[in-house]
Amino acid sequence: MATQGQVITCKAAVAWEPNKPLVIEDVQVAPPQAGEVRIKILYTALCHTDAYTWSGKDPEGLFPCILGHEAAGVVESVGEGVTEVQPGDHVIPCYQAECKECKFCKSGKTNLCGKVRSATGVGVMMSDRQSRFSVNGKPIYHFMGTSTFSQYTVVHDVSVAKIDPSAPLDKVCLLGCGVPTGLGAVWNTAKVEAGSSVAVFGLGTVGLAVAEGAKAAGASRIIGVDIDSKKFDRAKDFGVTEFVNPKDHDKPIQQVLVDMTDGGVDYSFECIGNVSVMRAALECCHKGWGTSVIVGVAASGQEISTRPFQLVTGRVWKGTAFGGFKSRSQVPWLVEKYMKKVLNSTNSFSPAFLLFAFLPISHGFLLPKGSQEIKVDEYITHSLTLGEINKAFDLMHEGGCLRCVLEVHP
Ligand SMILES: NC(=O)c1ccc[n+]([C@@H]2O[C@H](COP(=O)([O-])OP(=O)(O)OC[C@H]3O[C@@H](n4cnc5c(N)ncnc54)[C@H](O)[C@@H]3O)[C@@H](O)[C@H]2O)c1
Ligand SMILES: N[C@@H](CCC(=O)N[C@@H](CSCO)C(=O)NCC(=O)O)C(=O)O
Ligand SMILES: [Zn+2]
Ligand SMILES: [Zn+2]
Repeated sequence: MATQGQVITCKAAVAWEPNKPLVIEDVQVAPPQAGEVRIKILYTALCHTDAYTWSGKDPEGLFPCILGHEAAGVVESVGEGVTEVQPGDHVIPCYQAECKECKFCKSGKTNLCGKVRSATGVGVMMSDRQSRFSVNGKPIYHFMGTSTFSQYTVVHDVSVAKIDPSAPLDKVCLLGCGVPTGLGAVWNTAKVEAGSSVAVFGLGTVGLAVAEGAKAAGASRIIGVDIDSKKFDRAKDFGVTEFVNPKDHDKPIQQVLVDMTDGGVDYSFECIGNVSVMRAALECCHKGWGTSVIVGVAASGQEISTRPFQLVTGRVWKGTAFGGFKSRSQVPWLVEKYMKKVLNSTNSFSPAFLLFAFLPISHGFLLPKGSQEIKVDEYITHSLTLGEINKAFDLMHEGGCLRCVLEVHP
């Protein structure tokens, strides 16, 4: 490869300061060092967590930085000792690493990994605590260990999922964050059972993926809660069966839901990042067993509260990161599930069917009946180029936008 071992100069969107428009710069990207992978990013989507860090409210936000964490691309080169991927492999960068060796990875209790988190939280690479990005000699911080708003990025090898090369990268880039987070919150974190009642607070991409996951799990009622009633029509396609707009009620929203469900829902999911709504989501759960999962990311300084009596009387409060999915092991499997949907939409019966039917077992866990396929295209409402990234951030704040995918090398 001509670029292997060389510094690559390419375009990237740099966040120089919180809340100031991103600037497309010529960025120098250093070669990967031992245990690192340089990726040519082909498509990246925007997630609300990018906007959150850009806003300056993320205690881990460092500037200048290159944001972005929901993307797909091709390996350009690898550093010494990297064995699991090679140049040309199609990959999804994973902000939640999976080293398979640390105490988190080996616990069998969590998808969090401790191997590189101390570096990714401060915008550098683990080996030398330096950045691989610079603009005219000035270092630019990494973000979430991914920094995908760049034509090339460098990530740790434990943060790369190798995927089926036939998967369309302009679609499966979404499997880097929002969609798996919602599905996994239901399947891995809450473990919703068939017949359950579910409340979803916030009907953006993450909330809709929760609804999709709950439908696949066989939930009997999926109640969508949003302050924007325009969200309701689209949400039906993702499995939401009933809608509540808190603005239409004088009572607290938790009381509205308790009244609707004979004492409360079995499961609730907060997919907004609002601590008052997190409280409501807990308190709308049924006494004795209701479980509430926090998915939304709240700003620095925000804290959750409730009467301890809510927990004493059997409600459970949980949270989820990346939906509890183990990134390197399970992102390729999510891609396969999406590809099954693509195949099925072109062939009424495919021999691949049997293979896919057994994949959940071969991957060590069982999926709810009916969840063999997952939506991805349906979450993509806009497509732009990297150069239009500021417009893409503006779109995020409009009700009609779920995910906007940027073509990084137009
Ligand atoms: N835990 C994780 O691993 C993880 C992963 C991805 C995203 N997130 C977080 O999940 C959250 C949702 O992400 P998204 O991309 O779906 O966001 P989004 O902005 O598209 O969706 C949020 C929805 O909440 C609605 N809303 C806002 N205030 C409300 C209120 N008071 N009551 C009811 N509805 C309200 C909005 O109208 C919108 O439809 C964000 O906080 C994001 O940072 C967390
Ligand atoms: N720096 C932030 C962390 C926010 C946060 O919780 N991030 C989620 C992923 S959001 C993706 O859109 C996460 O995975 N958390 C676990 C981790 O970061 O290790 C803050 O401090 O608020
Ligand atoms: Zn995200
Ligand atoms: Zn680990």
